[in-house]
Amino acid sequence: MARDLASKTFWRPTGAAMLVGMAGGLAWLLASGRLQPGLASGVAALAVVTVGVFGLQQRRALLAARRERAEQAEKLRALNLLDAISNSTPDIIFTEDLQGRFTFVNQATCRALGQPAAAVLGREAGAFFSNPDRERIAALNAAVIESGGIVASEGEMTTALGRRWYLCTLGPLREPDGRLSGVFGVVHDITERRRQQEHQRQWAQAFESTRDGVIICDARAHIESVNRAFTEITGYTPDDAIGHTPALLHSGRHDAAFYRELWAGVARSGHWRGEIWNRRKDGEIYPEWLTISAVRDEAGVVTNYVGVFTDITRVKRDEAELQRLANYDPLTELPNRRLLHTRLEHALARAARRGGRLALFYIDLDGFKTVNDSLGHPAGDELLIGITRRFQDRVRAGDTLGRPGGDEFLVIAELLHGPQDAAVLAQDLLAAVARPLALAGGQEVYVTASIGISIFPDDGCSDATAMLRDADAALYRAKEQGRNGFCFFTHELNRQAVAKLETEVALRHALQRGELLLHYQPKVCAASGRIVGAEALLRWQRGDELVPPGRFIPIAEQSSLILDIGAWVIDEACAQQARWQALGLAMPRIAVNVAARQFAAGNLDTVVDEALRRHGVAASSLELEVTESMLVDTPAAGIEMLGRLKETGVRLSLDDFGTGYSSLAYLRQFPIDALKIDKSFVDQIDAGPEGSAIVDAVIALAHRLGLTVVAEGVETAAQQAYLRRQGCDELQGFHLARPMPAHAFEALWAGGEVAVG
Ligand SMILES: Nc1nc2c(ncn2[C@@H]2O[C@H](COP(=O)(O)O[C@H]3[C@@H](O)[C@H](n4cnc5c(=O)[nH]c(N)nc54)O[C@@H]3COP(=O)(O)O)[C@@H](O)[C@H]2O)c(=O)[nH]1
Repeated sequence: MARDLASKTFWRPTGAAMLVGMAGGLAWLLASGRLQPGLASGVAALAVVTVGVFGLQQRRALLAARRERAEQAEKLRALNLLDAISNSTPDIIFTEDLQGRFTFVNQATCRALGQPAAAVLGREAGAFFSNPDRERIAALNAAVIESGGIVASEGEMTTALGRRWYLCTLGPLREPDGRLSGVFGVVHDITERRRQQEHQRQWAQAFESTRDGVIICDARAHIESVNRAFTEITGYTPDDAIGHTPALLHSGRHDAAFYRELWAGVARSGHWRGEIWNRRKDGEIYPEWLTISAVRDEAGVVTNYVGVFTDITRVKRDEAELQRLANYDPLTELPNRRLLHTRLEHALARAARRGGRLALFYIDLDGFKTVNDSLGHPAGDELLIGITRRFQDRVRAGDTLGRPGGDEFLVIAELLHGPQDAAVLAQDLLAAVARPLALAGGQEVYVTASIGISIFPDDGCSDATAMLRDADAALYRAKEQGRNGFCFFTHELNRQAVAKLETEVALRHALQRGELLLHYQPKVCAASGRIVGAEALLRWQRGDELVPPGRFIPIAEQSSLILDIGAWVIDEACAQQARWQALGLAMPRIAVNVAARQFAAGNLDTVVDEALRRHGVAASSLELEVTESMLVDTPAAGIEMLGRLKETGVRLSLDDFGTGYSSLAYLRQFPIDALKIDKSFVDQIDAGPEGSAIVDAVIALAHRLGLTVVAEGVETAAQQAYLRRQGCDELQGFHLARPMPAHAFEALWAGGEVAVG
């Protein structure tokens, strides 16, 4: 350009030079003001000034415009930047005017309001919310406007995104002169954080409030924290425990191998669970149920171990108590039936392994019921405890003494030398029982025992149930043999035991199926030969076989079955009497046999009374035959029952007289009508005067007591003649007539009398 000016008389800046000049500023203006040769210097100067002034103004305007454009561009850039920033944040950012109308919203705001910016701008923020959120927003705005400062608040609000937690920070917007022009807001969604905080709070609460003890250890198993329950259970405070390893609690009850296995389990599967004995701070050892879990980070590296445990002292105690109740007899504290069974099984297995010999003693006290009934249950209990102590003194340490129930005891004993050991111990046990026992009340009681013995392997049974069954069968035999003795099991006993069981089952069905029936045997007036009555004798029609009572009554007598059968007999006898009466057969009386258990049950009078009423027969036409043995054990109770029966009006006779241990002193007190001379005495009549002596005495005694005397089992004419001569009142026996069915009896009855020799 300098070259251009020097070479030309007049220079006009070209468009390009002008732009350059404009860019050059004042330097350009001076450079363009050179004089031109053909013009007065003043004009030239003016022109230069004019041009110069014009150029200056233009230049200023240009500069201002340029600055404004730059500022606009800067503002735009800043706005774009702000826009980009505000839209890239998940935070809600907005501004409002003083009326609460949105003047700016970012995209997060639009998302939260569920509306595009165009629908939001210019509208009041409160319009997008309902109460109480709307009131909260208004209150926040008001607080900012009032305070002119920043207001922050956390709270839950419902937006288009649902019910969420927000941290709202609102502040004032000011004009350059400081005037408040609006409010800006930055709202951060803290829902996730709150959730985590809540989660942590809940965990912390659970950690502290759980009744389980919790220990958190670092990766080296050093305790980092413990909860309150830990302190309550162990007695160690956090200060006592933190920094130590859980070995602090070791009880000494587990060996090193136990702990090695425990940690190996944790390493293997990430956890270990089990029962462990630990020691409290006060030294007490207690059981706990412990779960240890390894906590790993994302890389799988163990960062912590968490131990959670429950003090199971009480559970253990309760368990032990339950075990005791389930396995021990509370009165004697001896093993009960259940535990005895288990012990017997174990003992059998041991004996089988070692080739040893084992004896099972089934002991039943004779006469215990008498003590119980006469002196009361406390006395019975005392007797059982006393006998227990005596047995305990005699049973070896390795053997088992137990009480399966009632007045029964069991002893499981190893026989070191052979079956003879069992006999020695049985005698020892019998002797222990037989000694008089003084009760606290001052009474002295005498009881004996019967013992059944089965021996393994000699008796051939190899399981506990069979061995118990065999010992029971032997016990039954011991009782049959007269009590206060013992009996070994034999295979014959076994066969009988099985048959007995089968019969009992079949007998129950027999009653239900109507297989029982009565036969009748006449009782005849010795003098006239007239039939004066009949004895009803039970029979069981088992298929084709007519089973005599001797084969099933004893079995029925061992259970309550005899009560049902006995009641049926009484009922059927009354029913038959009614049928005969209806036929016009005036049968003076029918006698029925009463079983001991039936007599002892205590309601025989009611059973009789009901049967009489049911069939409308006179009490005097029914006779009950009781035996002496029923009255021996408890004479007082027997006399009382006889009295009640007598009150019903039935006739009573004492059967099998002379065979039992009856006391003649009592005989006077029994309200009976007749005595029956047992067949065994009648049999001896044929043996001459010595043999008939008892028969003579009984007849005389009965008559002195004003009783009718009946001879049973009369099988010969000689017996019949003798008895008649001696003044015996009534006769019964095969010589006169055998027991027969009711219809046969009717035919005999129609004849009026049987042959009297
Ligand atoms: N509790 C109940 N016991 C009953 C009942 N029915 C019978 N019994 C008792 O069963 C035992 C056996 O009775 P059974 O086989 O019927 O024998 C009776 C007669 O048949 C038999 N008897 C009669 N005369 C003679 C004879 O000359 N010779 C001979 N060998 N036996 C004869 O005696 C039995 C009757 O005896 P008893 O009762 O003592 O009068 C027996 O003990 C019955 O008591 C019942 O319903 N309930």
